[in-house]
Amino acid sequence: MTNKSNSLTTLTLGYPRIGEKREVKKALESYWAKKISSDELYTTIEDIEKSNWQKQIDAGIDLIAVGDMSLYDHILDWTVYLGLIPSRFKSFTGLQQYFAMARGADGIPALEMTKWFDTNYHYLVPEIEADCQPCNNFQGFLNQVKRGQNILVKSANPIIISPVTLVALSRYEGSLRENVEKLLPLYQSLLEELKGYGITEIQIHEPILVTDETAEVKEATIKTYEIFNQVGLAINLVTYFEDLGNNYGWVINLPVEAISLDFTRGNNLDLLQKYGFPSDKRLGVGIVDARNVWQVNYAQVQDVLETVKTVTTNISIQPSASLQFVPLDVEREVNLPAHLRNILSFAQQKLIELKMLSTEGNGQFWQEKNDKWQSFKALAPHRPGVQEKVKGLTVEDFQRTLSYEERIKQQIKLPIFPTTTIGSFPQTKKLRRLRLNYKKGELSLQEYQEAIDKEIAECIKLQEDIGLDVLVHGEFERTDMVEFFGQRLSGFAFTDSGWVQSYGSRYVRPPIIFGDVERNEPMTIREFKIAQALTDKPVKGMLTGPVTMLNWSFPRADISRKHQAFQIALALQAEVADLQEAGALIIQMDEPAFREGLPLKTALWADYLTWAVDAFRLASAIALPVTQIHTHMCYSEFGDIIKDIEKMDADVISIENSRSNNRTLEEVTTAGYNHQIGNGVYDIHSPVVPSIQQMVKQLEEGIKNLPLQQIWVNPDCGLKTRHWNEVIPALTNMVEATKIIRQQAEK
Ligand code: MET
Ligand SMILES: [Zn+2]
Repeated sequence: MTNKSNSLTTLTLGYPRIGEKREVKKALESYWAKKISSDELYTTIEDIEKSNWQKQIDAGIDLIAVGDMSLYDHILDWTVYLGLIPSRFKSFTGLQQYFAMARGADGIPALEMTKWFDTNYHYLVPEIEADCQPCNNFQGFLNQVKRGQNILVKSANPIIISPVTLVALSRYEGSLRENVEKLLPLYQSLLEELKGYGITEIQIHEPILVTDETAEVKEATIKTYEIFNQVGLAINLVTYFEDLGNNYGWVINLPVEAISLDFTRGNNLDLLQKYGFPSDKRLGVGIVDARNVWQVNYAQVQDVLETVKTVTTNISIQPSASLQFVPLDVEREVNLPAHLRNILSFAQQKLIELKMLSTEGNGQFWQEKNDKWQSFKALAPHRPGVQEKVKGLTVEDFQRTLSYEERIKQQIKLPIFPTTTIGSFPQTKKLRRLRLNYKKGELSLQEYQEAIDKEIAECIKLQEDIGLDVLVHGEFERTDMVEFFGQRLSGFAFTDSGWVQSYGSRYVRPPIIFGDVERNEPMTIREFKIAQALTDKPVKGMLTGPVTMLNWSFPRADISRKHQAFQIALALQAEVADLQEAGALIIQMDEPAFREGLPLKTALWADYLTWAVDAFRLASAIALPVTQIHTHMCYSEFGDIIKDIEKMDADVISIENSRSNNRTLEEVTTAGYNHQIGNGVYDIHSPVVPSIQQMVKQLEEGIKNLPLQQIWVNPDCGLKTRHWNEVIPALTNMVEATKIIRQQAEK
């Protein structure tokens, strides 16, 4: 499809929905605090929606996504549009119900939250109860479409989350097909309604098709599009985040007008060349990377487009997915060095790139971009020796000198069920103010450090009083576990306003890895020494692992993620060596994002796991046999990757275990994990102080299948989001519970 000016159609799949100044977060928080009305909340949302559309109009986009705004989460929106309300929320109505599902209320737990495919965005998992009667509750969506049509007229391109993807991501009983079929009449009526509005085309988001193929999904999908086709509304079937894999052959023959594929990840280009593409359909070419912050590499993109055109010329140019995964506008990053800023592309810049790619004759535009890449390359990414070091690594670099069985004999002797914490202690208002004052230059470095040291001293004293066995310094000098290290390494950049939504009202500013990573100076030694000097108990050295550093950043695009992880690992290795030198007998390297990095297709897991495990080993293998290496993985399920976790060869791993009711521990033990395990006995995400009995029970359950010598006792994550008046009684109870368990064990 070509439009009047003989250019390719451009299309968007969603725009960032948080507002330029994080207006949605602020409005939500004010609404929850009962400071603004629901009308004011909606006004905020609609203003942002309007300004997002205006930006896309100004950029000249032909088909503009409508329906991407959300108060909290788009999957929750569709759950509510379809009336899929679990019974525990039925006593609520309207917004109260919506937020109860999102955040819980009156002791009623919220819907579970989980990662949206392999992004760092989290959605709320719908629960479709067996006797659930779905019902049409589309008004909110239809109003969005009407507002869109008023402004965008023919360009309005409503986004619909497919029933197949929605059900596949839900918790449900019975078969996928049954559940999808329950929803089809509702969708059908929605499509009829949209047709009546005079909508040109809709986009149906079907990302489930990029995961491992199953007969169930295939069957439900074919059925769904058969029904949708009867409505006679043009459909663009949209997939993203990976290629269609074995689904390609049948998906391209579904009765739809257009199919959108991601050409920035996976092998859709190969599939296209191998199996062709039907001439009666438009191919949506997702070529502008919606998941990373780099400008289009024109030569590369041209290559892809040329290849695509040898198969079909009926194409549209679009981002690879919704732009919600990148920040809004790079122009605001005045504090980034110009040579870096010049080659970054956030949502606003990506719109321009789309337009430029869709028309011919923009040679000068791309020449200028190319020049900027060149001057960046000349200035920034390369640090002498770093890439060479990675290339020169040998097997020994990944290997501790002694086996686990041999080295634990040399490691620190502790009572059975050693008690410890995961690292951070409460980050109080006072502490945040302190950091801000320092950042603004109102405090000297010395004054700042003195204040931090006072916090460390109090924290050590407190842990001794409570009777913990292995202490931590408290991480008071750290804002965030990735940012803190990134700021002390070369190759990481930080934005001022580069927020992206993590979930609901929580946004994060991922660092950007732009060049070779190297440690400039020791990062944690000063605080470790201060803490260790104050106590005879062992203090843990605390680091963030290489895989987590990488997975929570925007990676660079010119070298592999594996090599980036190895570079970070080498930087951490130097820190491990220094901590050891400074007297640390225990070093913890946190990897909460380790599992998150798993590819969407299981066939690709082995590759990721191999280098991710290697990166951890590379960072930690320098540890002497006497040094005990810990790792920490919260909110992870391990069943399917336990063998790989074992290969990380940490001496102790601490896991979440309280929310999953010992399931995580069970998984780990049934798999025969024989190193030590930190049993996360209480949920730090809850303000509730766990009782002694509760934790005794947790521990008793937990040790049924496990030798006592293997178990540590700790909370399930860091305590930085909690208040001191929650932390002190909780840890006191934890230590008491441990004493009881020890007495039982001695009998
Ligand atoms: N050491 C870190 C902390 O205690 C680990 C957090 S894992 C998300 O905060
Ligand atoms: Zn954690």
